[in-house]
Amino acid sequence: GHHFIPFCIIISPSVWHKNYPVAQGNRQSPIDIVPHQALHDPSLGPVVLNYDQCTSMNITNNGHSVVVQFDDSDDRSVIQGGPLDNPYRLKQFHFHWGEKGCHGSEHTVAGNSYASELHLVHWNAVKYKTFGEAATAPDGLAVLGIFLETGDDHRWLHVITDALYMVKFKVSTTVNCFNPKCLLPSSLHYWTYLGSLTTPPLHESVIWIVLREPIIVSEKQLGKFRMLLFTGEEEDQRIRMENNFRPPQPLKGRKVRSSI
Ligand SMILES: O=C1NC(=O)[C@@H](c2ccccc2)S1
Ligand SMILES: [Zn+2]
Repeated sequence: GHHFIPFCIIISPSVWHKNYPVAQGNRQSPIDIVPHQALHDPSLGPVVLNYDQCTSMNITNNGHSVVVQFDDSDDRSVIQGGPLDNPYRLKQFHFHWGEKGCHGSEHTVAGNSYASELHLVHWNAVKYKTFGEAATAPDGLAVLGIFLETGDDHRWLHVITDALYMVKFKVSTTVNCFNPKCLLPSSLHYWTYLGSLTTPPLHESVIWIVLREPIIVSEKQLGKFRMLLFTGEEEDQRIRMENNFRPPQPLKGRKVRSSI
């Protein structure tokens, strides 16, 4: 009879080290951030986000998350300052979430996780020619992490969550001028540490900047992420996209600095 080989085989984080030994490396992400053990570093200036021009292109369900991609052919959308020595170009943002309210973020704060975590992924185009090259360099990427907590509706997240039905399966659709500045909390106080990609290939190439203040989104808005599928339309199995987060990894002596 028909034996469909599922296109979508979900590999659990606990076995990633078999194909990616760096999974057990010395600067893996995410981590549990313990605020009172973080080192306040007065030399850490504010993080500056220049996202003022509209460079968003499309929204894609890539089988792991939902990603909004940006035109990174020039420096129109960059992050700089804080722990960064150069401006880093915005490449994409995406989310991680769970199957129910209290779990879903990748970083945790004093052992507590949030419902979801937004990652704005940037790369060092001053030192490297492509994102791919930067993704393998120790100072190649800068990811801004923002926690999502459930409460009232987030008035701007609607632009994303109302488009999710169009990318239920692994597909892509255009998104007009979306400025991710509207997804920032009021305070840009942050923790920063040296870490890695949180999905394979887990390269140890990320300067992490995690904002302390979460943004508030409604359970209804979060629920729309959970109706996305890991699987494509052509597959007969329908596997809901949820719990696409890696659990915290050992600190291995790293110092977390805080701007606070
Ligand atoms: O912060 C991260 N979240 C992810 O899903 C990882 C990733 C991997 C490749 C490209 C962009 C991001 S790194
Ligand atoms: Zn991520």
